[in-house]
Amino acid sequence: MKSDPSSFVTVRGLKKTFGSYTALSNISLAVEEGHTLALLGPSGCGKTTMLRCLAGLETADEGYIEIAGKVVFDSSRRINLMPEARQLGIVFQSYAVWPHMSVAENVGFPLKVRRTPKAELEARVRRMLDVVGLGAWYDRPATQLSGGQQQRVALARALVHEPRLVLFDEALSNLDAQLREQMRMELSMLQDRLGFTAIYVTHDQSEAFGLADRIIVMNRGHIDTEGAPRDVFDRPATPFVAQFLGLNVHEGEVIEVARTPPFGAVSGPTANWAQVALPGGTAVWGKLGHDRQLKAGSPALICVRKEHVRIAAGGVGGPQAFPAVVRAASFQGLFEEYIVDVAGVELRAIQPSAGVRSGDSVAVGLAPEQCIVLSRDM
Ligand SMILES: Nc1ncnc2c1ncn2[C@@H]1O[C@H](COP(=O)(O)OP(=O)(O)OP(=O)(O)O)[C@@H](O)[C@H]1O
Repeated sequence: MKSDPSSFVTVRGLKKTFGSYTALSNISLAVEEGHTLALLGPSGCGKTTMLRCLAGLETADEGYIEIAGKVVFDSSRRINLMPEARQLGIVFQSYAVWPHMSVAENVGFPLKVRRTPKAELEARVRRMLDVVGLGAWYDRPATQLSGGQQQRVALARALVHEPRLVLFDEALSNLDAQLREQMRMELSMLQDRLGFTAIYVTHDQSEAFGLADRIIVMNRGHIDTEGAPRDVFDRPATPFVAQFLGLNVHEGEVIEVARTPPFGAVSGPTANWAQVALPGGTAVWGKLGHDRQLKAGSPALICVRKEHVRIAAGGVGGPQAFPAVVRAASFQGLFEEYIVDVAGVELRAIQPSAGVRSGDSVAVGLAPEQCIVLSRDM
């Protein structure tokens, strides 16, 4: 089986079962050298299993994995390299920092098992501790470190043998929000500096969007969606992704499909539009997603981001406005979150304060170009 010469990691047809449960079914992916792929998805979708198969900590039932031009797993040829032979670094959520060792011993461990001469080992550990900002902690017991510092030790340990591929398993999830943000920035800078390729497993969409060049969204052991972060974010391609990313998703029936919409919104050369009737009779125009097969009578979903649902007490303007009642309003700091009822359909909205309260009558504006129409049956 030949792989694409431009890809640094190639996975083909990976399958993994646990008894009768299929944790991974026919996964294929490729990552270019120096790039970051995020595997994003809800708990139990198979992200960690995928990472463990890449690392050699789990053996897939079927498939092919190539890393840096070397076949590390091929079920058809019974190739299955041990984790140590795969030349990668792993950073786990739990840090896995050994409490009985000093910071330097923790970081130097991968070099020790590779029998690196002492002087070289020490020099590399010092260099790596400087890189992660822990140079002053060399001799200190690892237990004296805070959670964020321990995660840095884990990172230094994963990078010290200069792996060309680093796997991150929910690596920042245990850190508090501020530290997570900071580490995310530092990771990006570190990657630019050291040039490793990364695969990053997370259930946190902002982490995935913030770190990755490419995103794979997984659902029940399958790849649901793959794309550039901005495309996945701006135009969720499937109902699953739309729901996972927290959009409002409502089911209805297509009334009509049009090449140019009656309200004259800006449309690209290939934009197709559909008007969808929601339960309660509200009819919403939106842009067709990838499925261009929809026609009048097709079951369809209208998907709209919370920040694209505009609400105002007086009127919202725009071509598509509906009367609604505020069901809940909650102050969130930078913005307020609202639940509004549009003829029996509940929509969530976030925006700077609209100055309205629960029970108020409002107008809801849904710009047609910000509403995505997907086939229900994707
Ligand atoms: N060793 C195992 N034995 C049996 N089932 C397993 C084993 N490891 C994982 N599974 C099952 O495989 C599925 C995928 O698990 P996995 O840990 O890969 O999911 P995940 O997407 O990483 O979720 P999380 O974010 O919660 O870790 C789950 O249903 C899990 O229960």
